[in-house]
Amino acid sequence: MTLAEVKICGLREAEHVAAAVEEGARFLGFVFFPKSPRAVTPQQAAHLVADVPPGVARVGLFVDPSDALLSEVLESGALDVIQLHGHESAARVAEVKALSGLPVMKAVGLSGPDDLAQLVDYGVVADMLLVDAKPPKGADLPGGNGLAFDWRLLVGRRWLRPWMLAGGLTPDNVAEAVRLTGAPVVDVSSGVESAPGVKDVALIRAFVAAAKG
Ligand SMILES: O=C(O)c1ccccc1N[C@@H]1O[C@H](COP(=O)(O)O)[C@@H](O)[C@H]1O
Repeated sequence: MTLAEVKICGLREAEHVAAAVEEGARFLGFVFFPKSPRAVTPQQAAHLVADVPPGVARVGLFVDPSDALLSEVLESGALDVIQLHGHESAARVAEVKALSGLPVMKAVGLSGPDDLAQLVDYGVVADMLLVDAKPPKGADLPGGNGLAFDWRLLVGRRWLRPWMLAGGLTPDNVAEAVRLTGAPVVDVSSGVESAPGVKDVALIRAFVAAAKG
């Protein structure tokens, strides 16, 4: 029985894309945020996804992107889904959907029960929701920090849209996170790295195996 489907985010090397696909990841994430150690150019992403088989969704991660950046990346035709991981309003989510013609997944950072309402609000416009830990004040990145939140916040919750769990997941804790939250999909970046921005094949394989049970 599959516990949860997997998204591996922040891919920059062909061998890591291949390992994720081989293990059965259903979503591959490419970061278009220059401040991230995982950032790729549109050209690099197009090259990386060239051999990705149908059925594996190619997700572009953006943080408060300009229309110009979105258009530049979309031109390569390398994406199936857009992930918005910044302070995008619900109206901006709707705009990005219209501009791209692609499904949009909106990330929401949680640190306590008060943050849950955002999942209801964004559920009206976004096609998918991504539930992450709220980044600490002053953090350089709004995600990809390897930080978990209290998963008990999600127990018994239902959302209007399909959703993914992210934030500090690792091969060691992902099965417990899925058991507790019932997350249908789990998303990992730093938990499958040997150093910031450096993915590790063995960790990717261990993570997917643990998430899929
Ligand atoms: O991975 C990044 O560099 C990144 C940059 C800016 C916004 C989000 C980013 N990653 C996303 O953050 C979460 C959690 O990551 P982690 O597993 O805790 O490292 C995940 O959704 C990534 O897609």
